Amino acid sequence: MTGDDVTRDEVTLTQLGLRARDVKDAGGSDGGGRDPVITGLSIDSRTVRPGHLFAALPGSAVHGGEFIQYALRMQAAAILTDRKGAAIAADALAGWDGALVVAEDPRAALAGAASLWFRDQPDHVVAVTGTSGKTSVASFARQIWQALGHKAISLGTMGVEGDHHAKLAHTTPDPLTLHRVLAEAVAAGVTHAALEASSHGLDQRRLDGVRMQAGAFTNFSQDHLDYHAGFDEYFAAKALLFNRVLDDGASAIINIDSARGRQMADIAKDRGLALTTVGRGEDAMLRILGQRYDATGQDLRFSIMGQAHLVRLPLIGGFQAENVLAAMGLCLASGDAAGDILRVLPHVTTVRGRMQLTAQRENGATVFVDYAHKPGAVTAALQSLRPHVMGRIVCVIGAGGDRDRGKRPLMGQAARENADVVIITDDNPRTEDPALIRAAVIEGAGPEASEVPDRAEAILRGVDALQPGDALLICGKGHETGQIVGQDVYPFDDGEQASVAVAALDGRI
Ligand SMILES: CC(=O)N[C@H]1[C@@H](OP(=O)(O)OP(=O)(O)OC[C@H]2O[C@@H](n3ccc(=O)[nH]c3=O)[C@H](O)[C@@H]2O)O[C@H](CO)[C@@H](O)[C@@H]1O[C@H](C)C(=O)N[C@@H](C)C(=O)N[C@H](CCC(=O)O)C(=O)O
Ligand SMILES: Nc1ncnc2c1ncn2[C@@H]1O[C@H](COP(=O)(O)OP(=O)(O)OP(=O)(O)O)[C@@H](O)[C@H]1O
Ligand SMILES: N[C@H](CCC[C@H](N)C(=O)O)C(=O)O
Repeated sequence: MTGDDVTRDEVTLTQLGLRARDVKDAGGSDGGGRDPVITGLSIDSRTVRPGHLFAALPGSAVHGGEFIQYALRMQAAAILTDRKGAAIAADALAGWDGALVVAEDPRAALAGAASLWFRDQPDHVVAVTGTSGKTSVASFARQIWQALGHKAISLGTMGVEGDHHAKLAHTTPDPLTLHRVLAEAVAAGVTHAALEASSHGLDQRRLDGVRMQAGAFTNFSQDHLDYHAGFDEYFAAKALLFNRVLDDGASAIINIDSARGRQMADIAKDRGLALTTVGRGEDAMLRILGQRYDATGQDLRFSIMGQAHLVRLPLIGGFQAENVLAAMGLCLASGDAAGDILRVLPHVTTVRGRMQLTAQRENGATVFVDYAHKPGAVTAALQSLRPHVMGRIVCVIGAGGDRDRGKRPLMGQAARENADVVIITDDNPRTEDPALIRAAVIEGAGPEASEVPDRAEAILRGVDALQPGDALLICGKGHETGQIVGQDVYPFDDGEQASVAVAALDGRI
């Protein structure tokens, strides 16, 4: 991850908002006042080139300070780290005549430097956080903007989509990648960007330095407790969007249907942000009044500041109305008129792998692919599918390895409570024993659930079980096109497997 693919004329350390300090006491050389020209930014010693600034960050596995010696060998011009990093590299730094920047919070300093290095950001940037719905809200906001004639991107789990495209390794990329991509989007003419703000990204200050007009909060339930110490810490990370990252005077669009939502609204109010509330209750400014479901979508009645409207949405799932209204709030905050947004709203389309109808059997039964991979999402997905379906719901589900273990039985339980037939299979086992992951899911799913380790076979069994009027929901992998087993990624696409299964069973292949 480097910033060296952008040519910068004579940018010096101070122009990146950084000052070299006399850090003898931190174990470094006397670099006070040095202001070298910086030729690129790097957060990984393996990508350092001569003249780079190397940010040696405290990591979860290792401190980046361990790699300062390699960055110096590659002739880095400056090192940004904290006291611990400088102490770790004290020997390597002794006698070095480059510039050492010791920051209280090097991640924040790096994000600031990245924003100054890459400079350009779209005029209208908004972000969305919450346990579920980030990708959907960001996509809907981008779709609305594009339909209104703006050049727009959404950026998150699906990469960068819209009027500029890029692959991303993270939902919220590190600041160098993020600022680079935003600058590239501007170069492609993009004026509007909707970003997903993951709790890891907020906690690690990956979004700092992005100028944002508005932020949205969708909902809160269990996830990522392998990373955050508990629910409160997880919530506090999400709250950083509103109490730190958003610009002063920005707008906050907050779903207040839950206690956590109301808590977030209070945080936004305390910060002095312009608050728009979303929800089903009387006090919501963007309020869901009623929904009527059928096989292909829903009719949504809602109000904007008390004025009622009716819109047809080709979207499966009651929660998608909440996501659409959150997106609408973001578009209003970025300057579009309600009347214009209302005109284009019926054109929003399903987000890939989110309650997506991917196949249909000859007997009319349907197959949906969804990205529910946490208990709250599994419950929401299954419950919200129910009113669209006449018959039974069959659910194929597993859980990912090397992630929050506590959520596995809860996901199984959510499937047992909300589906009629449950088939437990593998998701992305990663480096864990898949049998143990399935056992944990089965703990919650109960003895009636069947276990089919091979995901393709599980999908085939699910499709085979479908009678007229039934629906199959394949949970967990959504848009993903690979299955991670150990360190390897095998091609795998739930939608494709479903189509193959339908074709095989209905005698078309
Ligand atoms: C737990 C976590 O978020 N870790 C992220 C973090 O890594 P880290 O700082 O802990 O890395 P580390 O391995 O301890 O290394 C410390 C430092 O040494 C550097 N290093 C390391 C090796 C070397 O040879 N040279 C070197 O300079 C590293 O670049 C790093 O700066 O910073 C790295 C650089 O930005 C990320 O790649 C890495 O993401 C890991 C791979 C990850 O899996 N993250 C996931 C959990 C994540 O961020 N997910 C969220 C949420 C998704 C969702 O909502 O579902 C996301 O936004 O994607
Ligand atoms: N508003 C919502 N309320 C409850 N569940 C939702 C909501 N929106 C989406 N979901 C569920 O969460 C799944 C993931 O949706 P989406 O990708 O939009 O969320 P996300 O926050 O980006 O997820 P992740 O952090 O896992 O990438 C969906 O497939 C659906 O099952
Ligand atoms: N961004 C999420 C995606 C999970 C997707 C699911 N298929 C799994 O592997 O658990 C994570 O990395 O935790």
